Amino acid sequence: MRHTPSNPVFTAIDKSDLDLARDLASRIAAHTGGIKLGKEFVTAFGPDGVKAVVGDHIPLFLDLKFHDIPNTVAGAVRSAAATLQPNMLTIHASGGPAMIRAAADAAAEFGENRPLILAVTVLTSMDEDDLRAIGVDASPREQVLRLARLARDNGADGVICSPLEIADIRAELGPDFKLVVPGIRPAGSDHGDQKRVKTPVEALSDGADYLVIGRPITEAEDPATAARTIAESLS
Ligand SMILES: O=C(O)c1cc(=O)[nH]c(=O)n1[C@@H]1O[C@H](COP(=O)(O)O)[C@@H](O)[C@H]1O
Repeated sequence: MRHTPSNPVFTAIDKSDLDLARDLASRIAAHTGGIKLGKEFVTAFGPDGVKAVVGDHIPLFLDLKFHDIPNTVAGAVRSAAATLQPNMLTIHASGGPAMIRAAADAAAEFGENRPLILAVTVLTSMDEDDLRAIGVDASPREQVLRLARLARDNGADGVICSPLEIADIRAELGPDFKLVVPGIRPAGSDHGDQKRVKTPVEALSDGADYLVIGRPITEAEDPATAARTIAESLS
């Protein structure tokens, strides 16, 4: 695994232009803890594109949100860990106990180079109405806690959750369970499609381990300054 960053921010580079992604990464590298690459980028450019952006040293959060039968997810985790050595990768907690366990066991095969397995709970773009629309009769808070418990009980290292659920999960699942938090918006910035948001300082003081921040950095007029300003606000 790449080194563990001291800056808690992973910048999400959600781009389908390789040169732009590479340029952004080199401009912000000194001011971000790591880089998150996900479906948009990896589908376009594959593992070689990922390597072109993060090189050997930038901590990598590989966000492909695996959700499939256990055997397929275990294979995907092995392929990702062997090919790209990410610090962390994502699965959907709603894939269920056997799928979460299969992902955790596959990651464990990589010993000290294993990626952290983070389970996505309820997407930060979803609210209670969205949950109801997919047949879940619970508040986002209740559903996130249920899925976080399920993730912990089946060997995941932590969860992705919105800033509004950090304190509850931390209180219930203890200090070692990793909380990785998107839906972060510096004061005054555009919320876009995110519905459950807090500022970087609020999220860290509530107990987040890592923050995932995309557009407030990547769409800023000067991404390096935006990343540096956020990092300074947290130090
Ligand atoms: O897994 C994620 O990282 C994730 C989970 C979630 O519930 N909500 C969420 O926004 N994300 C990711 O976090 C990033 C947020 O980007 P911005 O909204 O641009 O800051 C995107 O790359 C999303 O894919």
